Amino acid sequence: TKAHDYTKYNNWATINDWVVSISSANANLISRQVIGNTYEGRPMHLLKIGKKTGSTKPAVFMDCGFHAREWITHAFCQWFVKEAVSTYGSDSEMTNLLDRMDFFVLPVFNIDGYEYTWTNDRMWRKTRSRNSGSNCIGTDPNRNFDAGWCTIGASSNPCSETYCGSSIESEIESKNLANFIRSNKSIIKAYLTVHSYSQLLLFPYSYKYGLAADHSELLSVSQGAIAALRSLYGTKYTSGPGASTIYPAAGGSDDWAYDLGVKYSYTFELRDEGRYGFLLPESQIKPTCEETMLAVKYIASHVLKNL
Ligand SMILES: NCCCCC[C@@H](C[SeH])C(=O)O
Ligand SMILES: [Zn+2]
Ligand SMILES: [Zn+2]
Ligand SMILES: [Zn+2]
Repeated sequence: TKAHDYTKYNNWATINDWVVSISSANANLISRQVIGNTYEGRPMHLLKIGKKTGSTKPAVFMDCGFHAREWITHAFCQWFVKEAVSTYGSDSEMTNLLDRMDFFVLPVFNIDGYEYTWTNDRMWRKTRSRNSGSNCIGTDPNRNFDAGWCTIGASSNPCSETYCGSSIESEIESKNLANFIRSNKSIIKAYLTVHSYSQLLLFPYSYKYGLAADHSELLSVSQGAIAALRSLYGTKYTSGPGASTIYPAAGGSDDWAYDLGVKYSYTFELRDEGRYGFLLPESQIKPTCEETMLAVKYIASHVLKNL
């Protein structure tokens, strides 16, 4: 497999090797587990990053690569892990976060789809599961969760890019993620799911226009987070509830996590605003990841202050 490079897009084989090497090389801060396999049988590796204290710590859960073509997101999760271990001990904010919390990082949620974008179709979005009775393949995993499932902004047509699936958590990938979060919901205080593109920081709800109970706090934290992001290179984000800020979309993992009780639930839409879209040049990986680090740290620090 090709050598891993944080400033390039790495294929899954390279990422998979990286998961093993970075966790082995930083056993004091990183542990690795598999939360299940994908439809095509690839292991979904989850990294847990934080100082090992022997006792359970509150945690932030972050996933990347829900949608296969959103390559900058896979790059960000790798960048986050690298930054965490390389700035622990030097960056006071990161050190404090890792001493008192854990970060669960799922670098690639939709592995089958990601592989497919490398081998066949760079613009693939969905999973690669076979739909009975149709020649069309895949479900939109971000319409597949138990949150107003398939009521709005989703399609029951397997050929649609926003196909909600044959049932709630029909995708094994969704089931694996949901099972992990359900089993750990008492410690998971924040859920961050990283997508691209549009430069948005979204929070519940997308399955309805009604405001979340924690709307004002979620809004103010999102405003602080995008201000932190903007402080580095001036990149402008917009934040707000999904339904009114981007479009109504039921079945999302963020809405589901929020209704499960994970209060700080956010969807990131990273760079850019459409010039390159999903084909963001590798030259923008570093700046995109560095600025996004500031937003993630802002949210995590707020969570820590409000435990
Ligand atoms: N849970 C819905 C959050 C808002 C939509 C996010 C975008 C990311 Se590509 C989508 O899933 O269409
Ligand atoms: Zn997406
Ligand atoms: Zn998107
Ligand atoms: Zn850095």
